[in-house]
Amino acid sequence: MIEAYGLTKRYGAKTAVYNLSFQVRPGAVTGFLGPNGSGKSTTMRMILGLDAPTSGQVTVGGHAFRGLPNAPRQVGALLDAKAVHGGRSARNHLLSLAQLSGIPARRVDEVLGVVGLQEVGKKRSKGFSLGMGQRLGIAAALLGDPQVLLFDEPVNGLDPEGILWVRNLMKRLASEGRTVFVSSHLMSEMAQTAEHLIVIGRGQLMADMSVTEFIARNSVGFARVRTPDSEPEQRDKLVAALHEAGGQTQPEEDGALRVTGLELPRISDLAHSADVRLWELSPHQASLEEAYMRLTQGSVDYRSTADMRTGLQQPAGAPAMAGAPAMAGAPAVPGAAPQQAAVPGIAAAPQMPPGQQAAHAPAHGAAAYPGGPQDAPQPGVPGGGTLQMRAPQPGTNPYAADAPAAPTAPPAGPAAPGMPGGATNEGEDAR
Ligand SMILES: Nc1ncnc2c1ncn2[C@@H]1O[C@H](COP(=O)(O)OP(=O)(O)OP(=O)(O)O)[C@@H](O)[C@H]1O
Repeated sequence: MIEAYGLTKRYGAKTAVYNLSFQVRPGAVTGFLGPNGSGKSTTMRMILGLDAPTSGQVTVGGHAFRGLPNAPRQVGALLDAKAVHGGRSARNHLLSLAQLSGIPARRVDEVLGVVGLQEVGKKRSKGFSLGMGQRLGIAAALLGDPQVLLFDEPVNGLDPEGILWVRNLMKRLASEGRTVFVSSHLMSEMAQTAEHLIVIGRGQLMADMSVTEFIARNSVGFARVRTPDSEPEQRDKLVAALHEAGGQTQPEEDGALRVTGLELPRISDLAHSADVRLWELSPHQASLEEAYMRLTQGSVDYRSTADMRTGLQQPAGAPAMAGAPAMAGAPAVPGAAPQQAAVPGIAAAPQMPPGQQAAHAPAHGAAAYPGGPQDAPQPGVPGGGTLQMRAPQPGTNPYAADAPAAPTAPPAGPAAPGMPGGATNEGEDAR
């Protein structure tokens, strides 16, 4: 079990994670979701002792990671599949990790088999495809046969066959009673892999519940209505009548209208009264992906200008995004040298060069919970698998005032081999 209480991480003026409390239980895959830059990797690094929390704490099996006896046999993680010594063969890479942790060499061949790399075990990993690299990272995570597994974006760049393989592996590991915590920003993927979800936005907890509950609470129904294509005035008349009756409409790509706020029979009656002929009137359920987008749209740090122009990801009724400060580029890491994993499976993420920190996107004000009543903040206790939509607390929320992030201090050096992190404060964090 992984337990976090009031976990907060600040990098200078930048709050990456704020007051996060959750539990990750054994026997299920728990998906860790959030938009880019929402703090997933930072949280995972804190779990693994690679970053020290500014406040709060996180434990694995009741111990802080660094206090875990024989950590590599208890916790395995894939943080960055590229963090391997490319000149080494896959087998030698795993062997060196195994030796560091007193894991027998035969286990290396076992995990190579589990991930399907036995044929290429003697090949240098620098020639590996993205998918092979991911498999090697997963093999490293499995090396100590740990009860707790963390995977940061394990399906990144994988082809459909690879994605299916990872999905099945995660489920199998969980069915063996292990704790499996998987981050992603792909709701659709998580919906098929995870039983439980923890969703964060701008470092704060937005939802902690089962996938089933998430779907039930966040998928909003709507009606699709279509008037004759050749008579646009019919459509205009209908839109006016629907708006007057309190409905909301949104054009669909194929010329239909998406109507919310009105029941189907009411829409039909209104069309009839307005003397508008309908080609289609059908009930629909928003996809889980859309539900997730709606939940997190107020906390998305990076948006394309095209998305802003078209209003995509724009909360209904929210002020226009026009004039919003441009998004800084996603945190690129050109030239960052991959670092050797500190313990089996725990690969330190590449450093973020100074000055490349993303500027803090504008606070979207009240739009943090934009999806309607179901998104309204509710009081709740941490964990427990119950719905927890958290509103930032007034006065204490670091995102309320949208101060631009101060330049960050230069990142610290790599983690000492054999020691995950070694950080005692934010300046010493191993990245
Ligand atoms: N060492 C650091 N120094 C300064 N800021 C940092 C550092 N590490 C992370 N951040 C910032 O903290 C925020 C959270 O980053 P993090 O990498 O944890 O997000 P994420 O959810 O994993 O994103 P992604 O999905 O893009 O991988 C981001 O705004 C990021 O720029």
